Amino acid sequence: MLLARGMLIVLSGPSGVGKGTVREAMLKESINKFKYSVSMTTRPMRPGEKNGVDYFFCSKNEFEEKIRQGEMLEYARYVDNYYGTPLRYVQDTLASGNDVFLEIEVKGAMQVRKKMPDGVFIFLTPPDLSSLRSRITHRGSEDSTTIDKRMEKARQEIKMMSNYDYAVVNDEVPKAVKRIEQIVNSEHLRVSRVIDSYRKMIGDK
Ligand SMILES: Nc1nc2c(ncn2[C@@H]2O[C@H](COP(=O)(O)OP(=O)(O)O)[C@@H](O)[C@H]2O)c(=O)[nH]1
Ligand SMILES: Nc1ncnc2c1ncn2[C@@H]1O[C@H](COP(=O)(O)OP(=O)(O)O)[C@@H](O)[C@H]1O
Repeated sequence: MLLARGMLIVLSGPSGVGKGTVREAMLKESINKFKYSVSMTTRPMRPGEKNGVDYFFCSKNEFEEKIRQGEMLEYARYVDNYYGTPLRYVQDTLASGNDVFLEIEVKGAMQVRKKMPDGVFIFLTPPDLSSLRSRITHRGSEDSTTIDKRMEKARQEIKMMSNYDYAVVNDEVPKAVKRIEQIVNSEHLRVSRVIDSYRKMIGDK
């Protein structure tokens, strides 16, 4: 059996574009078995969210302590709160041969890109900005000032798309899921990923 290291998949995109929705659909439906890395955040819990499932919710002090201890793969401040990826889970899961799925904003994704350049970086885009605003508004989790802040942030984030490997339009969730699956499947076949498994067999050092 070929025991390969797992692949890191990073999904970013503006607030409200549908990252959470697409991620959930992928984890449920995909034939690829991803392990979702649960992030840590200082933002308040939304109704229906669960600690340890949607996020690890913590205080600002606790978060800053994790940063000091070097326990975060990356972190960023986003609209007045900290968000970050615990390092240990990502390391252990990749080492056990499973793919890891991160859903994070752009500044964090760029930190990951520096540390783990062989990850696959995917940017999820809205069909246009007005559908983005209506998705955030319909979700109903933010007041109008926060929505304005998130729309401004979205414009800045979309500018960062050029730092990603792939852009996927989330016009309809099942289509976006399919596009991401195609990307992941092709990335698994990159010779640079496969070749290590063959080196021993062919006696190449
Ligand atoms: N850098 C970084 N960003 C994160 C992390 N977890 C979530 N985010 C991003 O933080 C932003 C705000 O997340 P959230 O408050 O849950 O709002 P929502 O994604 O718009 O529903 C989104 O762009 C998330 O993708 C993380 O661990 N690190
Ligand atoms: N393709 C889509 N078409 C229409 N609405 C969508 C689509 N994808 C997601 N949504 C809706 O948009 C809102 C924001 O989605 P969410 O997954 O919370 O976004 P994000 O995690 O990027 O902030 C939710 O109400 C969700 O049901």
